[in-house]
Amino acid sequence: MLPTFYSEWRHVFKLDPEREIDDETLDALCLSGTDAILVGGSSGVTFDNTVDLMSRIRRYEVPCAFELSDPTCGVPGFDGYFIPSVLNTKRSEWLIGHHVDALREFGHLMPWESIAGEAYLVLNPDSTVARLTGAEANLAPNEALAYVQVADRLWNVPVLYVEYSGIFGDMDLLKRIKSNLKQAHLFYGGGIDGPDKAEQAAAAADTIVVGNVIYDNLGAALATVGAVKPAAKEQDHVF
Ligand SMILES: CC(C)=CCC/C(C)=C/CC/C(C)=C/CC/C(C)=C/CC/C(C)=C/CC/C(C)=C/CC/C(C)=C/COP(=O)(O)OP(=O)(O)O
Ligand SMILES: O=P(O)(O)OC[C@@H](O)CO
Ligand SMILES: [Mg+2]
Repeated sequence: MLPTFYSEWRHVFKLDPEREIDDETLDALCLSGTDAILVGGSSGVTFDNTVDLMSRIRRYEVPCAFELSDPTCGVPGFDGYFIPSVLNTKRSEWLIGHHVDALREFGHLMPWESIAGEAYLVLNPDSTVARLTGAEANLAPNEALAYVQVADRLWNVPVLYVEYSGIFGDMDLLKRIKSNLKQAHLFYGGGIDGPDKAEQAAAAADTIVVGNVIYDNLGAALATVGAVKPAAKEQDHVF
């Protein structure tokens, strides 16, 4: 059986271990009604800063998962793990090479029952992740859909992650991607900076990921939860 710890998630906050976050902010995020906290970043993630953040999130009941993008950061204790690969790069180490190297060393230690592969389609050429991986992010819609079909139909990836990190993406394309998917769970992340964009993205994706706005405007970040999860919105009125 493939792990499905994420299958009911509609809304996720992504926290970067490299960035400072105070206790009050973390408290608000963890009690917000979000479905999960996802820990991950494309640079500056270390074993120590990941342990530190995980142990602080672990004080709360909210599920907590880790995007493992560095083989030296295999921190145990998360509810689930994602291992990303970038589809639209010609630098094969980011698609498969680093993974093979890591598994050659750590394959015998893998908690496979709680690990899901994540196929990234990187669509913002100015993002850290695009620069790091050499992603060819300026894709025409038919090229984007071709990558999606390879991932979903040929490779049966569990999760397709449409990544616009830093900017709000093309929602028409996102809808076309969703309607092309046969089996993959669709994550969308990028530029969700308040309830309106959260609602738009959630109309197309299975799960929306809210990242940078947490650090820029906490109130707007928290408002994205209620836009996607009506139960959390009702709670807002109670307190
Ligand atoms: C406990 C446990 C699991 C133990 C197992 C032992 C172990 C350590 C096994 C390693 C297994 C393994 C296969 C590891 C992965 C190896 C690896 C290096 C794979 C490459 C991953 C990859 C494609 C990385 C590129 C970057 C990326 C896609 C990161 C994902 C997260 C992301 C995009 C965050 C956004 O970044 P951010 O910094 O926020 O960006 P902005 O600046 O734009 O905001
Ligand atoms: O930081 P933002 O732009 O919200 O993007 C979220 C996430 O997709 C980043 O990996
Ligand atoms: Mg970020």
